[in-house]
Amino acid sequence: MALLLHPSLPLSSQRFREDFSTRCPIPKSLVFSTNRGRQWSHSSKGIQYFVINCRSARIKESPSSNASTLIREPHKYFDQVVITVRSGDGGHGAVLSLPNVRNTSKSHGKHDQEMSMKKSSYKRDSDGSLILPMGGHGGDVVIYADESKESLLEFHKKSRYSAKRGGNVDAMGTLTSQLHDGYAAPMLRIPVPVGTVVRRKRGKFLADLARPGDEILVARGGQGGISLLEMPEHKRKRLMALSSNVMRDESDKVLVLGQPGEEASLELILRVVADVGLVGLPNAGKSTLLAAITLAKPDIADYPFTTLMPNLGRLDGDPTLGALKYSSGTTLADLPGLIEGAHLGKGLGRNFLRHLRRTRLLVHVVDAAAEDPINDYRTVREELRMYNPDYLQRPYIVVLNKIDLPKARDRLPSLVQEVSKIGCREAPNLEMRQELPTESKEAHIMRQELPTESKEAHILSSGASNEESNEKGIKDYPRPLAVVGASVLKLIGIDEMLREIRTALRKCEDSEKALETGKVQENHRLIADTYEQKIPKLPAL
Ligand SMILES: Nc1nc2c(ncn2[C@@H]2O[C@H](COP(=O)(O)OP(=O)(O)OP(=O)(O)O)[C@@H](O)[C@H]2O)c(=O)[nH]1
Repeated sequence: MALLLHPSLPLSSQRFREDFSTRCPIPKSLVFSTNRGRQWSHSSKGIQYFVINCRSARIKESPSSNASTLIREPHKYFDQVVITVRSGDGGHGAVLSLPNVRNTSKSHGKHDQEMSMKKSSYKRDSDGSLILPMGGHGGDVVIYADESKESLLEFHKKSRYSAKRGGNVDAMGTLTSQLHDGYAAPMLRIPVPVGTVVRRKRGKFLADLARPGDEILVARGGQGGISLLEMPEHKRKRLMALSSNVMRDESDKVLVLGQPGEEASLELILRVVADVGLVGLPNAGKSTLLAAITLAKPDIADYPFTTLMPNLGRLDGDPTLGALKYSSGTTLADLPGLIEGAHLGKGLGRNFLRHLRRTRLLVHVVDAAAEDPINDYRTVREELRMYNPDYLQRPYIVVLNKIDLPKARDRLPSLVQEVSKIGCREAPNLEMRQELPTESKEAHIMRQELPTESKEAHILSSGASNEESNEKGIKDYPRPLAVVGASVLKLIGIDEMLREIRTALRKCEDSEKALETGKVQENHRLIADTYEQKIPKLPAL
């Protein structure tokens, strides 16, 4: 929030203080900062700046004071940003005259002039016509996926990117053999995290930069202007045989100007790429789980929403697969806690729900020592269903956490039983990951030029099949692949949990491979069928 104050306002005056304090009730934790980043508390006297950014940071030490705390929530935007890019204008060409025309026209005949031009060392085409220098090409703007980038936060500080313009033809008005084209401006390459989707602001899908090195040209640099030869009218016709770039009249001068670059407003949306997505209510222990089994160092605290950005961790490969495959690790994403109503934008949840799209397995973390763990579990399933019913088709396991606490330990057997029974026996859709993250649905949605994530979510959950799924409850979706009790803090039951995660992942991989092979075979069959149709059947002898 920024308060704009009129420069003439005596800020230290009583009136200001009264106006300000009556019109803007502010919490104690409010900090004023100028647009240059300096800060004052609101009791400071003699504030002399005109733009005051009001922000209040999350206060880790006082979790209870959440209601009165103003939060600017930069974390909400780490994964979404609008930037403006501009490619460079093309450099200008030049209007040139032949050097010896004026000096020699009196002393030599027309024939001599043409001969001298023909003999000169000007650049020529294969047909002998003169090549005149051109203005340099303006710089293109390219966005590419860079593994070293983790979030889109930096684009909030700098949201405008302009490539350089091409160089002009450096001429003094006379054609010489030393004239060069204007220099072509370098391409401006903007790195973004792997998994960034690029689309026009409120519009067309442009690219899904899902792999390192994927790139897209988002603004093409302007073309350089051409150069023209200026000639007195009576000599023009003859010269036109030597060069096509002869200026016919003043209006031709427009061709000398470089083309302007393109400007585009782009929306960048980061979708975390991870094999496993950890979901659960705030405080369930997701970050602790991630820290227990990977080298990730997420924030852990005993109050909700410690996780403001998805944390990624890498799990070592499966040792049972042997040396060759052991090194192939799995990425886990710890998503901020979901709360009831997250799909409507409550809490931090909805912003992060889309990150589940690229995961192949979900791990539900439930605080088994909570008041009503079954209800908590249902709440999260329900939120996922409301956001996108397809998420409930995805394979998942449930970790009943905190079994080091007596309350959780005692009820573990009954909890396992109850959770295992929620859902139908139908096998989860192991092909989910291939259906969702690829261009198909996403591109389809974006091509419909939908502005907001909410619509996107809506569309994902609309359509004929999804109408049915809206009628379905969480009981109609597949049961978990496994339910395990663990204490991720005290490292109890970790081995079993890891075993279940790896087994589930292996199943996903196997089914993906099977699907891939099926697709290839189907393709071969189609090709064979087409081929057969083309070959006329010979009558039997
Ligand atoms: N006793 C016990 N406490 C745990 C266990 N796992 C996590 N905790 C505690 O539970 C609290 C919340 O843990 P986090 O890992 O931050 O929970 P989270 O689900 O990531 O929370 P959000 O970031 O809000 O989504 C912390 O105080 C942890 O120390 C466990 O197995 N046993």
